[in-house]
Amino acid sequence: MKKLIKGGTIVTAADMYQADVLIENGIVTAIGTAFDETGVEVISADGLYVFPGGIDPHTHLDMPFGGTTTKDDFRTGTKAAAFGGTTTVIDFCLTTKGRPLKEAVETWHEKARGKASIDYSFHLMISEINDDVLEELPQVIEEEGITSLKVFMAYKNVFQADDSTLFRTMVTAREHGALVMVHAENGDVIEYLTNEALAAGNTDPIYHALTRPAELEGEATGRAAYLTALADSQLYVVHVTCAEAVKQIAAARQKGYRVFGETCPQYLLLDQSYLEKPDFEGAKYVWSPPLREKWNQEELWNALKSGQLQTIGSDQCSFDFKGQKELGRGDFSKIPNGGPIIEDRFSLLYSEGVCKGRITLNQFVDMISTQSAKLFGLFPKKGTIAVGCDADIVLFDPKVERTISAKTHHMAADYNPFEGMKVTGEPVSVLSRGNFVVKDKQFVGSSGSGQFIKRNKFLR
Ligand SMILES: NC(=O)NCCC(=O)O
Ligand SMILES: [Zn+2]
Ligand SMILES: [Zn+2]
Repeated sequence: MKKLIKGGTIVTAADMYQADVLIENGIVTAIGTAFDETGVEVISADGLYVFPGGIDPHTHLDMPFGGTTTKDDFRTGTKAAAFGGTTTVIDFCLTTKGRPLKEAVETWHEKARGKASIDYSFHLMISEINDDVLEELPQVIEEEGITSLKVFMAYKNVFQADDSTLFRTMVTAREHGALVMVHAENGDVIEYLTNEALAAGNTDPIYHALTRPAELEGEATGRAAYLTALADSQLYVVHVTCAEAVKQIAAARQKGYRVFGETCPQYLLLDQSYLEKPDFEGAKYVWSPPLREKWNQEELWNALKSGQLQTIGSDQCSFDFKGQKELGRGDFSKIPNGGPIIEDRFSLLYSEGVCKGRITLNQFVDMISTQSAKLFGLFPKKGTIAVGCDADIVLFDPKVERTISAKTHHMAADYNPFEGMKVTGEPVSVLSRGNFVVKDKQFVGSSGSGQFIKRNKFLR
């Protein structure tokens, strides 16, 4: 049956206007007014914004990490994402040295299949470059539509790749139309500082931040940018946290390098002092790179506003406080890194960004959806509302107020890092390819209805 979203205000990265949206077979087929409503399901959007569905370019669902596995999997994670206004996630597929890439991709398909209630895609982690990888990689990019490759410059002896691997990934990405993503921190120096701190008996969560100073993020970001230029490739820096890294990205872009950056709500809104909370509560705020001194937040907002940073990812990587974060009691280096953010990414950016006058409504849509669609080969199928697009749509009440809490969130993790924070604005209903996933704040989707999306190559 056709659906008509009627009476709302459509907001895209470029426009804002009152019109109705006609949906047929999961696709937007017309935008206008005075449609014939015979045989059409009419959905009232009076007083609501009609946004393109959020695209979260950075999630870790069902991921083994830090001696445990993330609490949210594709079932709970995508359901929570939908409640929060996100209709597509791009998750990181981990690979194992010496094993075929396709085996890793199949493992990730198995994790998502039958569980995801919204659409999804994968980035592929590159941990080594050898003849086997070079033979397989073009097929993964072209046949699987996995057009972004992730290299970790940190997590020594776990995920970290060396500069040779990074550079050869960049060259391969240029040849085959992929976007290289980096976690930019100097893992070798972090290892040294961590060992020093632990040897001195400094084991509390705050030492996680103190052993990963901003200089090490700035240095790795600059190094990755220079290598990108040398390889004539393209780079996306994930979870940018600080002025040092922003400076490197802005300088690279000024030189005309193809360098892009993402930040996350936690870096815009929380700071290093949270790691000093008593009773080991600081462990809830352990991310890598770490939360920074508060003054960095304004630098990040300014970088978003001025276009030096393009996207907002959640870096969803959730662990319970009880039993998981607690693995690091007595040794901060054993605290699993990450937190539950997938559900609140959209509302936090709207409330703290738009409502507080830091960004415009169009910029909000650009950062939460459109830019990720463009950079990761989903546009114009996703990332906007126009004739021919997937009907991934969020009906958003801009006035309602609510308080974030683990008691009411839909993520599986037992805490919320934004507990008690009041936000303005909330998704009321969310459609994925024309089907309700959330209707009047109730989940009506089904696990397994989300589709794997093959993505286009990076457009230079
Ligand atoms: N960011 C973080 O602390 N956890 C997830 C893994 C990563 O993105 O580095
Ligand atoms: Zn990372
Ligand atoms: Zn991450």
